[in-house]
Amino acid sequence: MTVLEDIVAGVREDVAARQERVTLEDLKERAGRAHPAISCLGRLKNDDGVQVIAEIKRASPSKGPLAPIPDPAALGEAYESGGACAVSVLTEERRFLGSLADFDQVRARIDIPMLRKDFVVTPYQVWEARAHGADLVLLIVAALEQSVLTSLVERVHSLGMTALVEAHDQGEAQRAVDAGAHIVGINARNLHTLQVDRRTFEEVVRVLPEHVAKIAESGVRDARDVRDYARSGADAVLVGESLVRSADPRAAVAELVAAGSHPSLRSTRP
Ligand SMILES: O=C(O)c1ccccc1NCC(=O)[C@H](O)[C@H](O)COP(=O)(O)O
Repeated sequence: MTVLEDIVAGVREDVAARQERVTLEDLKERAGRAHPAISCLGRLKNDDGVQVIAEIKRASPSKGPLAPIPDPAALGEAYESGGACAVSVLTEERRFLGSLADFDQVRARIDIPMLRKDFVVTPYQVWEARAHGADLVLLIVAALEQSVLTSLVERVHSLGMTALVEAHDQGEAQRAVDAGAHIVGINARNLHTLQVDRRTFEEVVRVLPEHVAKIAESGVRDARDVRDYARSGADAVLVGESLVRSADPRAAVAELVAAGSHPSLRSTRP
């Protein structure tokens, strides 16, 4: 069993347990009362430079525990005040030690778009995302058959949210576009070895059409990595580990935002 298959198997069990407690009808009713989703494409792809999606991530399969994050809302506020374009909250419980309760705490305290970062494989999880006030939902191509991916993208968009569809190679990126994605994340972390290779972005981005927002995911350590991704055509970067490990996450985000909007990049971005 691959790491991804193992994670998804656990997620399916956890979803089944939640469905026992909260029915789909309950979720739909709660989604109807939620604040409408914020439109995200223009916020992520614009002439202001490379945007930063800042992630709340306690642990990961590749690194184990990263940071205890006792107050996710305070971290979300630090990201927002540092200039993040959006906040990603990992809600997977077993390997990333996240939760929808984390998501709720952050949602209550920030106004910028929020990404539900999980291993979404069922429409129930999409409704959950909306019921909890998500604006963006991650869908991982490698975890989904094409017909399921397409129907989940449609479900996300029909609820007013935006799908961030994640690819690891050119074939998956093409599948993301075929499924109707307007925002594609290119993840530099190989799901088999869990190693990060930042060159993945420049290889995969070539197959994406101009209108698609291109997000570079994983392994962003500092301003230099942001500048490199900018030169390769990234519209945004998604950053977890380096921010949650930082002693001053607000300043760390601000530094990445400044790097992404530096005037010297304007002439070099494709
Ligand atoms: O982070 C992992 O180890 C991981 C393992 C298996 C599947 C997904 C994984 N991470 C999810 C992510 O996409 C990252 O959290 C995100 O891109 C941020 O990465 P980083 O800045 O390197 O923490």
